[in-house]
Amino acid sequence: MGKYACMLTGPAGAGKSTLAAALITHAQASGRNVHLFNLDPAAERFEFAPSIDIKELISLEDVMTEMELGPNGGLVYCFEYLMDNLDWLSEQLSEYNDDYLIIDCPGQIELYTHTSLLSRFINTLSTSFNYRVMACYLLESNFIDDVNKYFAGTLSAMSSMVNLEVPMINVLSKVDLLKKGEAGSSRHLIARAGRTGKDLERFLDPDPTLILSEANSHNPKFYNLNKAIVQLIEDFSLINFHPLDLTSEDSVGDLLSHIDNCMQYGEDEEPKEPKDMDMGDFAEAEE
Ligand SMILES: Nc1nc2c(ncn2[C@@H]2O[C@H](COP(=O)(O)OP(=O)(O)OP(=O)(O)O)[C@@H](O)[C@H]2O)c(=O)[nH]1
Ligand SMILES: [Mg+2]
Repeated sequence: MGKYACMLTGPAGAGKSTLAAALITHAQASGRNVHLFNLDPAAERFEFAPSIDIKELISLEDVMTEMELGPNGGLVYCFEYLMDNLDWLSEQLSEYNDDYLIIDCPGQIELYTHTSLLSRFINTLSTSFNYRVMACYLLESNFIDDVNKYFAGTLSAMSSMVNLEVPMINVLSKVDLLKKGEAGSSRHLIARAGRTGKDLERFLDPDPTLILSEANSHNPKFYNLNKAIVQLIEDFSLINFHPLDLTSEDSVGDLLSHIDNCMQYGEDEEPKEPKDMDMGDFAEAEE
């Protein structure tokens, strides 16, 4: 079996740690060996005890106290320290050679958009440790509440895709809140586009004309900017969102299948040779 790593990325509070626990529960229920790697040096509590934890190497709290750094400078220090201590990483990873890692990342958006820290880490995982790596970029469902937030969220997702240089699935998290109508003042972007919550799917793979007309009615002064952003979203045809409803086991399973496909999970498994099958298998096949 190959080695697989799924990075859970996205802004603070997007639901990365909650999703990590849901994916692991789901995978373990189907008998898979999936482990949590906590890459957030500030994480405080876990639903699942991580198998690998950056806090055993360095914690943000200690760095901030000892180095007198703020939270962002401290995080940069922690990642640089990790990259200077690859022996530690190697030792930790060696215990899970044939396993599938879910890597829960910190929520500082700078990590994904304008520093090379996470891309260096990913590069090390894939080139030095031979992992197949992909990332999920989570955005909360209230990002489709308002066209300005939608632009900001979509641009941050694009920026991460370009910066991290790995296959990426954009996930719209906390869709259960949309269903309850709690994701902010409303679903007015969907409603004004003549849609209902039921055909949310169409919005997740957005129609540029409708988004542009919505943006122009919000910000008529920025007509050219709106047009340029919508054009960018259209050209970047990879931007669509996978809805995630953690209250539904099917939704978690569906996302896990997408993640598996993205990394071609299982492709390295040896096909079962007829001699490996016992007579019972043949009897079943003949029934
Ligand atoms: N309703 C709802 N709440 C959720 C969902 N996922 C996460 N939450 C809540 O959102 C809050 C933040 O969730 P976390 O999983 O800690 O988010 P995170 O992205 O790991 O946050 P950071 O580690 O701070 O970046 C918590 O209060 C969760 O209970 C979801 O699918 N639906
Ligand atoms: Mg978290």
